Formats: sequence, structure tokens, C-alpha cells
Amino acid sequence: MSGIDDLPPLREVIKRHDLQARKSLGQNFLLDLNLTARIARAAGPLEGVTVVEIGPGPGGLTRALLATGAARVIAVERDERALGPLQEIAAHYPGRLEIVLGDAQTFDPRPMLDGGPARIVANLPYNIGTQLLIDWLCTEPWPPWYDMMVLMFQREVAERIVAVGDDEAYGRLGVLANWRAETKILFDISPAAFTPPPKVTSSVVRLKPRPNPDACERRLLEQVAGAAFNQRRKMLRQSLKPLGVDPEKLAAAAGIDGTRRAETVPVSGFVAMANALAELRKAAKTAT
Ligand SMILES: C[S@@+](CC[C@H](N)C(=O)[O-])C[C@H]1O[C@@H](n2cnc3c(N)ncnc32)[C@H](O)[C@@H]1O
Repeated sequence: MSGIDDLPPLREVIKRHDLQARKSLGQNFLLDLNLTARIARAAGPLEGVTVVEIGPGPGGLTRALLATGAARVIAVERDERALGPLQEIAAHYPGRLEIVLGDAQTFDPRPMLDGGPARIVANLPYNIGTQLLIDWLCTEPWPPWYDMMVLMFQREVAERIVAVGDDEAYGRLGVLANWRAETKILFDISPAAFTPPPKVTSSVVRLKPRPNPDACERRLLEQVAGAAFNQRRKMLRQSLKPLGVDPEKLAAAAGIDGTRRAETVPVSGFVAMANALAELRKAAKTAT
């Protein structure tokens, strides 16, 4: 038996269900229930909350979320070998764990939600973690269906998520994430905590959606940030050329000096440029 519940230790569960980690599924399991409890607490308090967990695997974090008091956990897992362990957890917490066997990349939890608070908590498979985050950040309508995300990434990705300027890590991801959410790295987890250990340190990141992000068209924001950071060493008057409008005019309309480089522009500057781009394109259309 383990500390947080009366279920057997995870090593034993993995052995019994033949759930040895597979690299192709991005499987690095956290078997230390004190650590999974720490992640669950970072997402708390969880009373009355539905948690959507991606990639529960043998269920270490799932168990912690339920033991911490989550009203419901909807756990989406692609590996059917995890079904046995997850069903044992479901039996231990009747009516509180719903297991979805499927691909998180095409899963929409909204039809399963009951209108109460919902949160995403996950030790994500690294190969699809960034794309899942981008999809959640691009959710429409906004504010989204979740009120918080607590997610584990490689430290380097975590740094890109929270970066907001004058920083090597600042880029498109930082612009998008910090436009729509308040972001914070909560703590690191060493490779040694995982089975098998990954090559790099991981970080737990919290993202809280901003109820009213500065108004702008998300696709234009992505285009502007994409162009600017694609040539991050160049001045905006050069790097913004692929957008098809006069880059000097675009920067000026947003109140930004065209000689600046992308990483010196705060998120609000990118929002201003996205709005200026909308105006300039509209004007160009009217003129033709
Ligand atoms: C890093 S492991 C985390 C496992 C467990 N939550 C833990 O902390 O020990 C990632 C998990 O995501 C699952 N996974 C990988 N690709 C997936 C996908 N496309 N959809 C759903 N789950 C996926 C893997 O099978 C694995 O269980």
C-alpha cells in the first residue's frame, strides 16, 4: 500500500499490468506519489473541480488528483495497457474517474463537462505537449472551458512559455501564452524522479487564463509574432516584410520603432501590431 491511498505502489502496478514505459508514446512515469501529490496541490484546491488529465499512464498523478479531492477526473490515455491500472483506481474512487481511451490531440472534453469549474493537469507526453498547449490557448470562445492549466514540460519549453521579452527564450509561444494567460514556472523535477529518466530537467508550469486579454485577432497575432521571430536578429522593418504590408507603416501604426528587434517588443506591442495589420490589410482591400 502507498501513502496517499490504499492502492498498491506504482512499481507493483506497472509490473502486474506489464506497463513498461515505451519511448514512442513519450512515456516517462512519475512513480513517487509525494511528487504527484505536489503537482496535484499546485492545481488545487480541487473540491468541486473536474480535472482533465492527459496521459495518466499507470495513474500516479490521477491518484494524487483524486486523493487531493478532485470531484471528477477525466483521464485521456492512448495506451490501452494503462486501462487495467486505471480501472483499479476508478473502482477505488467510485463515480469519480472517467477513462477515455483515445488520442488527446483530437479529444474535446467539453461535451463531458457539467458546467462547474474545470482544469487541465498533466505530465504531458513531450512529443505533443507544445501542440496541445497551443490548441488549448487557441480555444474559442474565450474565456475558455478551463480555469487553470498545471502542466509539466521540459525545462526549456517551460522557459519559452513564460518568457515575455528581452530573453533568448522569448518567441511565438511566449507571445501567445502570455497574451491569453498568466504564466508561471512553479518548480522543477529532476530526471531521476522519472522511470525511465528523461535526458533533461522538467518543470511544472501554471497557466491561468486572463478573462479579458487585449482584443486582437489571434491568427494575426500569430502571423506577426511568427514573422518577427522567424528572423529574430533582424529589425522589424525587415522581418515583417513577409506579411505583405509596408513593415515601417505597420510598426509605426502600432507605436513601435521599426528598428527594434522582435525580442525587445512586449506582448502588448505584438497585439498592437496585429491590430495595425488588420487595419492596413482592410485599407489595402478597400483601395483595390
Ligand atoms: C510523460 S507520460 C506521463 C504518465 C503519467 N501521467 C505519469 O505522470 O507518470 C505521458 C503519458 O501520455 C500518454 N500519451 C502519449 N501520447 C498520447 C496521446 N496522443 N493521447 C493521450 N495520451 C497519450 C502516454 O501513453 C503516457 O502514459
